[in-house]
Amino acid sequence: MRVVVAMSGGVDSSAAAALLKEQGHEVIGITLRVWSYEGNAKCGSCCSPDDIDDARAVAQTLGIPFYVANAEEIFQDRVVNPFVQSYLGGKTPIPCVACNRDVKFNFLLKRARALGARLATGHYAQVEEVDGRFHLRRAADAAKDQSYFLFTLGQEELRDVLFPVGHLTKAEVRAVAERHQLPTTHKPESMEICFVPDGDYAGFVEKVAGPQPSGEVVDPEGNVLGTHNGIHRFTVGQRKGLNLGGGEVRYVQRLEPETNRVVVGPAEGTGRAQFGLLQPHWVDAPPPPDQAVEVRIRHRHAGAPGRVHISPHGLVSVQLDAPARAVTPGQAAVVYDRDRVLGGGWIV
Ligand SMILES: Nc1ncnc2c1ncn2[C@@H]1O[C@H](COP(=O)(O)OP(=O)(O)OP(=O)(O)O)[C@@H](O)[C@H]1O
Repeated sequence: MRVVVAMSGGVDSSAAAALLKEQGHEVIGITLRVWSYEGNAKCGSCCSPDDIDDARAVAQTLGIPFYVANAEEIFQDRVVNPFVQSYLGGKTPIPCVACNRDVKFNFLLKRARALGARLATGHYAQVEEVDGRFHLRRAADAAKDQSYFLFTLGQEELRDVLFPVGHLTKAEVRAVAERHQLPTTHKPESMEICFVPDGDYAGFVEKVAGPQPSGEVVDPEGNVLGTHNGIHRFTVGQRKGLNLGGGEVRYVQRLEPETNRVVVGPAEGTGRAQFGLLQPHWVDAPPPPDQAVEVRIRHRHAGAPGRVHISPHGLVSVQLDAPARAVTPGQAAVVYDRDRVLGGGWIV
């Protein structure tokens, strides 16, 4: 079969291309140029000029055709702008989900289909066909699992999507790259959001949206405890950077964009057992109300038992068995049945 491999210049998608080639498929490498990097910014996963060169070198080693597609406009529109707006609105965004949904598994998938091909990525996740329906599953390597970032995929996408490294450990992936002598074999992991390689999200927001107004830091009763220099600098559960001097340890409980206030208090106040899900999406069908599920409220969350409730008007909420710490608006809540992703939505 013909397969387009989304090549980031990292080792995972390099190995994905190598595996598909080994299996005898007709492999085409495509790198998306999503962002113009200033100066010598190093970026591990979303394609600085260095990464594009790495992807090209891998394609050359494997002897597969290679193309660079310009996706800067859609990336700006669907990923970067909403990221900034989300921070300004007192939320903590997770742009990789939007990038997967709108850029990789929409923009790029359409191009792959136009070439009569399926689309493969180096994501650590698994797709399984069961009775004609497609299940999205966690990766075999729990430490690398990226299924959380893929909950917006549906049947329409999954039938044409391959995750060739999803059943492997990272060590096995590097061994595949080594076997093919790929130039990316020893490339380090990227940890940060790709368009903010230095991890300074607040600085990025200010660069795009300008300086942000200062406001009050208050306790849950509304008593003013101090001032802050922009709510985009805070997230629920945050303890550091509150500048409140000594005294009891306080955590951000919530952000109030309407009043530009940061509400702080004891850790218990960051916990919630019940929350709404915005733009809910189901990989196949939503879980019935009596089904016990596991809900991950952020990427590095182990998951908490709970249930999904859907009102007669279609409003979706999650009820956890016990309150979870730092339930953060803007992050995704992803619903699992054991290792199967059922779907999810944005925490409100
Ligand atoms: N700029 C890009 N162009 C094409 N595909 C990309 C690009 N960025 C990421 N991808 C695809 O999305 C997958 C997951 O991206 P992520 O940023 O999580 O990279 P990763 O886990 O570090 O993988 P890799 O080692 O391949 O970079 C990549 O394996 C690759 O298939």
